[in-house]
Amino acid sequence: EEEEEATLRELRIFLREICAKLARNRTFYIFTKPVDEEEVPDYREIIKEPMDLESMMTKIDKHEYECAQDFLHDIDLICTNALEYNPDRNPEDKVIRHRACTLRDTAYAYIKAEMDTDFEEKCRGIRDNR
Ligand SMILES: CC(=O)c1csc(NC(=O)C2C[NH2+]C2)n1
Repeated sequence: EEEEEATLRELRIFLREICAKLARNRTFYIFTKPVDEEEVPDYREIIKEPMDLESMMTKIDKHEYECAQDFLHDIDLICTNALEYNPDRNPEDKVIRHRACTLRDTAYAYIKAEMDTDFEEKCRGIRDNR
């Protein structure tokens, strides 16, 4: 109903700010846009469900997140994709894995610090009853 729509509007505003803040951090630059197939031709042979921060911003605007947990699920996907595509001991892979883990931990920390648990519970109720 209308109160639920007001709650989801507030969630979208909150998630946009979190997403923008992550995308502004140069450490996470590699995760801000979809991997270019021309530059990395084998990427989509290995990673079946690509995800990135720009795509997440679009999902927010298309009302595809109904609670912070759903948003964090896509953050986790960005992270696990990077760990899977960059498994080797060489320094380049290690740096990308470290950045992926830092993205995940930073996103969880921002949401824990800035999101009211009652608000998230209300959002979960809306999601679970739809
Ligand atoms: C987004 C992402 O995880 C990504 C983009 S390029 C890349 N890895 C490399 O280009 C090489 C380092 N070993 C392969 N990882």
